[in-house]
Amino acid sequence: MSRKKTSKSKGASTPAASTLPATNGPRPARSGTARPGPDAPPNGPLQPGRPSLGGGGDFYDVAFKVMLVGDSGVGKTCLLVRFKDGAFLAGTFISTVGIDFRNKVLDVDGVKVKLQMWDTAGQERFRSVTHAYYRDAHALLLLYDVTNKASFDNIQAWLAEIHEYAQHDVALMLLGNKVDSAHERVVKREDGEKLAKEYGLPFMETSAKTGLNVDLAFTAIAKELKQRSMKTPSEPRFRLHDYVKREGRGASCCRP
Ligand SMILES: Nc1nc2c(ncn2[C@@H]2O[C@H](COP(=O)(O)OP(=O)(O)OP(=O)(O)O)[C@@H](O)[C@H]2O)c(=O)[nH]1
Ligand SMILES: [Mg+2]
Repeated sequence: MSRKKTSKSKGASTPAASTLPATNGPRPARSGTARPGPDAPPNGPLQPGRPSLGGGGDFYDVAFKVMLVGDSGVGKTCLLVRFKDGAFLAGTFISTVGIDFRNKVLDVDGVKVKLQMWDTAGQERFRSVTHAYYRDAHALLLLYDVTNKASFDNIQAWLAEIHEYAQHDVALMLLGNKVDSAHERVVKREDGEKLAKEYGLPFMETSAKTGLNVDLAFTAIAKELKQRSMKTPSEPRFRLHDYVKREGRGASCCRP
């Protein structure tokens, strides 16, 4: 297996028309993310074992694309920043424009797994931009906000969209974010669990603010994708559902 290098570049696409109902009003745009930069990765699949990006960075063995989707304001960018940089973006909410990406290389059982993580705009007006990226995603993290009922109610519409645009075997996980906001919670954990069970999805509650279950969500996806691409006959099958159930922490526990 060859060693590759990652880029730390960022990219984006132009806004376009939408297909799903908006759940949040217009917001200020995150500057500098509206058009693809010179280092933007191609909108094609990252083939495990093939270099896809130029530039310096960490070595890796296999690479996968992971997309974060869900309504505007549910915390996709914050979750990504928490995972990538270990920080929380508090203060003014700056809505993502089009699409943005970040890379991180994880060590999964001795294998360097590069996750190229696509942070999509939840706003309705960018929806057709993100449609173009679904096809190449190996995994999708579908988020709702436990303090926003509409974002939970929209999960079924998101699943319909995923069904229409993503690969049929895409790895998918449902995340209920912002569980640190206990007083504002309007979506019970059991409701998330019930919906996840209905659709056969692994489920966790997370907090980009405290870091609860954030690393776990990305690590679980990395393990699943690595297993799918490199499984040897002797290796026991990795079960994403079981892993997430076993390792996930409850919202009452505020340790990252
Ligand atoms: N309390 C709390 N606030 C959060 C959490 N995650 C995000 N937020 C806040 O929620 C707001 C929206 O977060 P973003 O990450 O920008 O939301 P987004 O899903 O990327 O939104 P779009 O880019 O418009 O799709 C910001 O004000 C964040 O500070 C969390 O886990 N807990
Ligand atoms: Mg965002």
